[in-house]
Amino acid sequence: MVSVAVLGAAGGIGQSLSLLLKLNQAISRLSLYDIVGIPGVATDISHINTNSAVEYHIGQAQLDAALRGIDIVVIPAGVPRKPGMTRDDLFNINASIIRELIEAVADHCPSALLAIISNPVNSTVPIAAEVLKARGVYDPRRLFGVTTLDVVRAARFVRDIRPNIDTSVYIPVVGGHSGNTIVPLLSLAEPQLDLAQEEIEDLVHRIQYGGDEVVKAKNGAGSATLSMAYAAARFIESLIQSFESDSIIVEPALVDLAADTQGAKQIKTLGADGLAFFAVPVVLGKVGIKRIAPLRGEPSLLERKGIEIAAAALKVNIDKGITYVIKKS
Ligand SMILES: NC(=O)C1=CN([C@@H]2O[C@H](COP(=O)(O)OP(=O)(O)OC[C@H]3O[C@@H](n4cnc5c(N)ncnc54)[C@H](O)[C@@H]3O)[C@@H](O)[C@H]2O)C=CC1
Ligand SMILES: O=C([O-])CC(=O)C(=O)O
Repeated sequence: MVSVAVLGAAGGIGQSLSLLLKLNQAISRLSLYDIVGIPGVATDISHINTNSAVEYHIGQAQLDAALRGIDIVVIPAGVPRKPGMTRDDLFNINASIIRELIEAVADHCPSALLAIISNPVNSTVPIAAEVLKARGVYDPRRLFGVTTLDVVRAARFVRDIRPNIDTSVYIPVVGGHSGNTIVPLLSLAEPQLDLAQEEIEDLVHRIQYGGDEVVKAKNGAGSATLSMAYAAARFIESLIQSFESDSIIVEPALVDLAADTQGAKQIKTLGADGLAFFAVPVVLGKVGIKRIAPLRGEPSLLERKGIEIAAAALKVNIDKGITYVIKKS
């Protein structure tokens, strides 16, 4: 039985994600934390007749109680985009939120698995790593930036143009989680796709800017929450399964490549050399990342070019996150 904490549980993603996690019978303790609004959300969810006991904690003074004894911490705390903003525009507010929350994780549940949803993921994950390093409790195998939504979108968008493709189609997406740092590898889809060049270009663009589609449609009321909650619940379910079974469970995530230096070699030779973090499919195990899953085949020329472009932009985002923590300490 597993204990999960959601930090930012009263928000758009947090509420839907908490509901989906309440339906997961493998979870025995669901700890919901926010700085506002959490008593109502948690009390409501707690009436659902599934295994987990729901508890709530409000405000920084209760963060220790929210985290003590927790196996998996998932963080959707922070502000979302409005039309016209990039994810990087969220940096100033969300960087300090992530820093504060990860400091508490380091103090109260340092061996928990950590799944970070808050944007800009390309920077918040390096921030988390630096904070954990500064407190002497960093294990790169336990830290994940949640990029599942990119893979979920890729699989759905391809079906929008090829309705007969099975829902289990898998399209690897590597790089980061913003605009051109998102690199879908359509040429490595399983099963293989038969797409015209124009369809490939349109699909790549749609997957890269899927988040903007939602931001525009919500017209000032935020960004993706329901599809993100679905994606995060799937990711947490995979983490839980990896605790409990020996079968091979693969999920994409933005990870520290130091988690598997051997496995990172293939990724680096594709144009990601010099990068500490990259979104890749990873094999999950009992302590988090077991290894980086090798890509099954060579990406196309266009995709290799995409990886190079992504790497340059991602490096700027990573360095910004690292510098933020170093400057503050
Ligand atoms: N990784 C991904 O694929 C995606 C990431 N996101 C990101 O997720 C984040 C959350 O989005 P929404 O749920 O739509 O936002 P929201 O504004 O609806 O909810 C955010 C929640 O965080 C809480 N919060 C703020 N400061 C906090 C703190 N110090 N400690 C704990 N909780 C705190 C707020 O009270 C609020 O309940 C945003 O940064 C958004 O950009 C959104 C969609 C996809
Ligand atoms: O677009 C945003 O700001 C939220 C997000 O990360 C996504 O939907 O992929």
